[in-house]
Amino acid sequence: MPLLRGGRASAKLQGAKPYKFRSWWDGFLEVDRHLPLDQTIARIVHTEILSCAPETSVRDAARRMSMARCSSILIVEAGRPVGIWTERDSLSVDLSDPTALDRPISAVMSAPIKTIHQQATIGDAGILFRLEGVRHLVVIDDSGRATGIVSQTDVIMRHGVEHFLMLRRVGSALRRPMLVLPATLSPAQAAARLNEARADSAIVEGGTGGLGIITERDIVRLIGGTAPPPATIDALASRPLVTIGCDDSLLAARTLLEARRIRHVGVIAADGRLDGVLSFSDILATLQYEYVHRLHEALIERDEALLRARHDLSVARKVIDASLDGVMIVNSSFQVEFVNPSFTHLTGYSPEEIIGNNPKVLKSGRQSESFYRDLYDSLARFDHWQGEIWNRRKNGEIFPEWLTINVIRDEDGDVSQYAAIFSDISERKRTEERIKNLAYFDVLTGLPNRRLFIDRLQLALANASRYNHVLAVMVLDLDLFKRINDSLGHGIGDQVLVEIAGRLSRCLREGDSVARMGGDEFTILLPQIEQIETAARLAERLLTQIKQPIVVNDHELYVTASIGIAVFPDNGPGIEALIKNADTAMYRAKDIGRNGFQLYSPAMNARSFERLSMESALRHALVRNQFRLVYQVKVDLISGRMSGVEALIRWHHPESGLIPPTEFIPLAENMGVISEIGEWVLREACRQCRHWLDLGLPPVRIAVNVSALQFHETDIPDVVGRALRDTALPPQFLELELTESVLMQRVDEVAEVLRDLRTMGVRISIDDFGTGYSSLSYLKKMPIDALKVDRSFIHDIFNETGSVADEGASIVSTIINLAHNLKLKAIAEGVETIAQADFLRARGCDEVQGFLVSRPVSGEDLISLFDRNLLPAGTEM
Ligand SMILES: Nc1nc2c(ncn2[C@@H]2O[C@H](COP(=O)(O)O[C@H]3[C@@H](O)[C@H](n4cnc5c(=O)[nH]c(N)nc54)O[C@@H]3COP(=O)(O)O)[C@@H](O)[C@H]2O)c(=O)[nH]1
Repeated sequence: MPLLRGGRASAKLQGAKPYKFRSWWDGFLEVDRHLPLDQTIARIVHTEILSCAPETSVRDAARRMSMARCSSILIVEAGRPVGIWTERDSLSVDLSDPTALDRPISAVMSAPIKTIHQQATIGDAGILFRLEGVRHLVVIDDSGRATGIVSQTDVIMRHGVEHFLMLRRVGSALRRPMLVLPATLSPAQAAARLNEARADSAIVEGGTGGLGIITERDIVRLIGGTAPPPATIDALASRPLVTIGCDDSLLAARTLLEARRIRHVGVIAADGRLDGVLSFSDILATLQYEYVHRLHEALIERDEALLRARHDLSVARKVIDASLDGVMIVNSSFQVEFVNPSFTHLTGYSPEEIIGNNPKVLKSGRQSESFYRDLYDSLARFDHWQGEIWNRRKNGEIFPEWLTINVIRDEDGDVSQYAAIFSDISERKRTEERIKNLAYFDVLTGLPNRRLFIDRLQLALANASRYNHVLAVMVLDLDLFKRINDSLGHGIGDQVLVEIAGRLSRCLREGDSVARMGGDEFTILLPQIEQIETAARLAERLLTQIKQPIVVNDHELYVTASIGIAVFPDNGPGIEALIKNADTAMYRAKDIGRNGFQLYSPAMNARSFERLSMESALRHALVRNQFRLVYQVKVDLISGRMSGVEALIRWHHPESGLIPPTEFIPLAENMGVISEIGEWVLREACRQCRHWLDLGLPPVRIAVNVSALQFHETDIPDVVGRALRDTALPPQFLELELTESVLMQRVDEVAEVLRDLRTMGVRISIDDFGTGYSSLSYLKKMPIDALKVDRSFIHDIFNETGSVADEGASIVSTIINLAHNLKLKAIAEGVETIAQADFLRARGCDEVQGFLVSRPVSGEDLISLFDRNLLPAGTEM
């Protein structure tokens, strides 16, 4: 059995095409010559081993090698390789000693032999060849048995050397001087010369058939032969000598050697002389450097790749360790193999507690069997599952997580692990819940908002029309709530709204609902009532509850509300109509005095229409020049003379006639046009006052009302400054009347604005004093000049029988004293009777204003009131 037969390369070469320099390439390409270094040597190993027992004679061993055309024989004892004998060793045999050939091969073999495990890589074999300085390695299995042989030739020649061989000339590979032996030498002499020169071949010259060649293999054949050895090597030499050109490529030489199945070829120089002998081992030696270099590079590459892989692994590990997501690796037997620190943080389980356990300890019990069935089904079909799942922490707490599971498969496609990555989404869930709440609930009061109310109303309407129920919708609006906001600030206003919301909720039956529609407006749904009176009774109850005092931050507040009620089916077929009609009824309740409720009647629509058309007309009133000012005098209670005038606006509507400010000022505030109107009033009043001065009338101060909204939304000192400049009115003739509510918001800012106005020379008085929620400490801070006692207090000085009402009288006295204590003037407004004027004078009030002296009149009519005693006869001067 040939030692080198049976490998893939050899098998292909058996069918190689006849030698032709240009055609070998095709066949050559079919050979799997280029094997990567990390492939196992199994790809190139020769499994058919030529072997013999240790006692085999040298002659027999050589004969078997010769027959098998094999360069070595393995000596095996009890199945284990113990040594090797090669062609090179044959040169050491003393051919002149007839007993030398009968010695046991174990006496001349090389031992111990170098082995390599069959799982080693081609790269490993390459390293071993270099380290051990051998050309053959015996391949062994786990039990140490020889399973094949691998030669250095196999490794090098299958390692993609073609490109290199093609570029090298044959001449460059000639390493040793050629050994030339005369044909007359005996074989023993020739063997000795070969051994001495460490040559594996020699040229034989001077013989009968021209130049010939003998090689180590001829010596082996001689040893193993049965015929007596020839007298000279002339008969032993192979002829004719196969040759190749010195300038041919090594690749061509290799192809030639393989095609002829020879291992030596003569090299012919350019001048036709024989230049040397090129052997297969010369080609190998040439490749040696290249091979070692490549091997070195490959090893460096492998080390770098290993380093890179280690680095990548360590980076991946760092990323996993630092990840905020929990990571858990579970093996195919459902045992936890790995968890990262976030896993421990999120679940409470340390690696020691969870590794080796089944991950079902995390189960919350919230998920159904079908949920898990779907999950495993997805893993089986798509190697992946992602979704939301409830799990349990070690402390028993259940939490929602966003979980991704990926199946990890091995090279054979079997499931090796499951990688689970999850994050705690409790916060996200809470946010979602909050968003849902924001969408359907009012943030301040926690009541349903408009959207939820509409949803509920829609549902209730569907039920009511299906089962012929009567349904009621109420719209509830707090009366004068703006005053609380304006005077005490929005913080207190908010607390009032929360309290009202609670009171409303507590009044309702189960199934009824209350919603906050925005601002101070609430709606109530009674989805099923027996009769309209039920809604009316509830409205009364609500009003009673609302008007109970509310204590907020030491303030005792009294709030009332107006309620409108519309019922289905009488007052509207659907949502829009019902709410609109309840709204109209609510406005009606306000119009007729507030703190009450109204059931909707179609006649109310006319009123609602009126409101709309008034809004539209008000928008155009200024440009259409429909506003006028009237003036009401203030009188000094000591002299009886005019001490000032107050400018009051009137709207001359082309169709509706004169509209009082109580009707359109709140509307203008709501519509956002109050500042424009206010500026017009200011300029017109200044213009009028300047006109009186120009007429030579005694100088008089003119007071202008500034609404709280106008004060806060415009730069009042700037507006006033421009008005004074444009009309050339000296500032000391202007007074601004502000309500208490102005003083109660943004106190420091307001005080600064007032100081600016005072610095300009403008006077400030507080209008309607006593109706708001002024705090004395604030009042002290404010640069003001006068307090105007609200006319409701003046009205209450006397009772219906004309005698002094203790409470009313003392309130007025207190306000007058307060003003004087703060070094302010006290002015009484709404004075209608001589008794009131006398009372006020007796209490030290400085000035009065009211119908007793004069109703508001036009600027022209006012001229007649200048420079005379205006107090009617009968008042005690
Ligand atoms: N922001 C602005 N507000 C203004 C302006 N003009 C008026 N107003 C405010 O409108 C409210 C009602 O004003 P009006 O209908 O003009 O009534 C004033 C007087 O006519 C009325 N008055 C005067 N004397 C008597 C009386 O003896 N009895 C009685 N029943 N009413 C009387 O009082 C009103 C003046 O009040 P006041 O301003 O508080 O001094 C009113 O609040 C006006 O402030 C404006 O241009 N801008």
